[in-house]
Amino acid sequence: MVSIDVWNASVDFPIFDAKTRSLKKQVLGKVGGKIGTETRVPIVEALHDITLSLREGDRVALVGHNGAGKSTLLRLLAGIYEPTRGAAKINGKIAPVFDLAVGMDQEISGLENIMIRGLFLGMPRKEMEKRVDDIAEFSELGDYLQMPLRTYSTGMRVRLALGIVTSIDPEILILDEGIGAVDAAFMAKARERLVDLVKRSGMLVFASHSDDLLFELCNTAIWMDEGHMKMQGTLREVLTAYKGRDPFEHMSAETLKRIGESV
Ligand SMILES: Nc1ncnc2c1ncn2[C@@H]1O[C@H](COP(=O)(O)OP(=O)(O)OP(=O)(O)O)[C@@H](O)[C@H]1O
Repeated sequence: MVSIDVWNASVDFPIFDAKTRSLKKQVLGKVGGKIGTETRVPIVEALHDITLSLREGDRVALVGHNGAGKSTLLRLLAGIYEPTRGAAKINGKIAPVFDLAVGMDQEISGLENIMIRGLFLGMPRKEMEKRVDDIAEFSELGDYLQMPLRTYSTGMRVRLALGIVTSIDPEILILDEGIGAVDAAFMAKARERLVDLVKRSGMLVFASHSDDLLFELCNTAIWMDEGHMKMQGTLREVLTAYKGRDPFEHMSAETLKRIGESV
């Protein structure tokens, strides 16, 4: 069984190369993080006293303003950051997808990238070999798959990366919103694969500013604010509190139908 438990965890970033006063002046009030200046080195308190328990089947959305701590929390849950205070325990293999471009090598071919990226995301080589054709078909890259990645356009890279990411079988899938930022036409095609991917994964934590995508992939949510967990509940409850209105009010009938809600 996969699980993530976090107890009273905080994550601080010491800023070694900043002049305390000017940094504080520039940043305070503009973004969500808090900067402490009691110490000689200024510290950004990106996460403060987080306690959280996630279990198999959980599909959790992270919402909140820029700088609220969503990406830092994702990295804590992925085991990439250790808590500065408190503790975190992760049971299960993590597939972290923070940026579609990360882990892709410019100098090797698309096909080779499929293998390398798949292994990096925790897939056995044999399984990845079986999925190459499916990824090639989805990405519609044809002969380009034999070419080095540096010859691809941005859109072509996204197609390949999305094809790979949606082909894996993750125990714990940690997604940052970059994945929602691909071109709309291709996203429509990728949507179904993304929904299937989430169904296959044991657990999902997804940070995004796109309500539609959140409703399609998640059922519960956490609202992050200035490094704190401000609210935890159903996705609709949390988004209503965060945005000050019911998210369903502004959704098209088509979207509501897709996410399984009636008008
Ligand atoms: N490596 C770092 N070094 C210093 N400060 C950092 C670092 N990473 C994040 N922070 C700070 O921690 C706070 C939380 O940032 P985080 O990236 O987690 O926010 P976010 O909610 O993901 O924002 P966004 O929606 O803009 O992506 C911010 O104040 C940010 O400036």
